[in-house]
Amino acid sequence: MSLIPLPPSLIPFLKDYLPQPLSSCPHRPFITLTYAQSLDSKIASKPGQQTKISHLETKTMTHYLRSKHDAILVGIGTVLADDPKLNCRYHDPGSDVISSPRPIIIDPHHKWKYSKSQLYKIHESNQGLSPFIIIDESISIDPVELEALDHHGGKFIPLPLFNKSKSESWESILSSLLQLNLKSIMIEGGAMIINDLLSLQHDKKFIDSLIITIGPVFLGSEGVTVHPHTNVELDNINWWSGIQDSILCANVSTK
Ligand SMILES: NC(=O)c1ccc[n+]([C@@H]2O[C@H](COP(=O)([O-])OP(=O)(O)OC[C@H]3O[C@@H](n4cnc5c(N)ncnc54)[C@H](O)[C@@H]3O)[C@@H](O)[C@H]2O)c1
Ligand SMILES: Nc1nc(=O)c(N)c(NC[C@H](O)[C@H](O)[C@H](O)COP(=O)(O)O)[nH]1
Repeated sequence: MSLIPLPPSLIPFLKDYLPQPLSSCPHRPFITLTYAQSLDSKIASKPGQQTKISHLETKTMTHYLRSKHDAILVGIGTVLADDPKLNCRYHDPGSDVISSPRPIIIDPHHKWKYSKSQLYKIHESNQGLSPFIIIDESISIDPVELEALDHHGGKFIPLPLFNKSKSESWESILSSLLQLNLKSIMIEGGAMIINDLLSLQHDKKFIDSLIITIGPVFLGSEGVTVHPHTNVELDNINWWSGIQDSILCANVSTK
């Protein structure tokens, strides 16, 4: 899907929410949590069903945001449902540098076949980087997948994920990504990851910026819902409205 020119007013609107040079926390990268939802807080019409919510205008914003981060992270549920490209198709008119954020997939049980994915083809055609795939350290790696990933310059990152709390596993994931010099990560979902990170805010501050696209549609009761386990307060709130969608930018309060 080709993009359209970024609405100029989005650049100053997003500026204060973009990765800052010095992260608010020295042990993890700067984290932007961003996704698109319906008016009834759904991010897909049913489990495993990729659902178009964003207008091209805000889809272009997503790629602008990808151009400002070192990496894009999604869970295995998103990868199996959407087979996403996870590359950046926004080109800054003022620069001839093409941004290539690193795709990061959290796949603890090693379910994904990278060698059969759209992302594999994207790398083959020089349109994006190969992924870092986070698996549990107890899992043995499929040699075919290992060869495909090595060949493309990607890697498996075995971590202790099983029998760990969500807070512990996220600390381990984010500190290992910082050690790989990924200083800013755009987390795009899916629902489990969004709900977990929002719910953990009272315990551990993992989210620096929250950027939500809201589309004027109800996806109904079978939809995949964003509903953290606890209330989540926001501050530094700003709204932008475009041709069809609205965008909320905020910081997540740890109160
Ligand atoms: N509208 C949007 O912006 C948007 C964005 C992304 C995905 N989606 C939709 O969301 C759905 C997928 O969401 P989902 O909740 O099924 O899956 P998900 O992408 O959130 O992945 C969840 C899986 O990731 C792994 N995981 C996540 N965090 C982990 C942790 N801390 N430790 C260990 N393993 C961890 C687990 O295997 C878990 O089952 C799809 O329908 C997709 O289309 C929508
Ligand atoms: N911003 C946004 N608006 C949407 O309407 C929608 N369905 C997603 N979903 C996010 C999820 O991660 C998608 O699967 C990838 O964003 C696919 O896009 P790419 O192939 O990576 O360009 N994200």
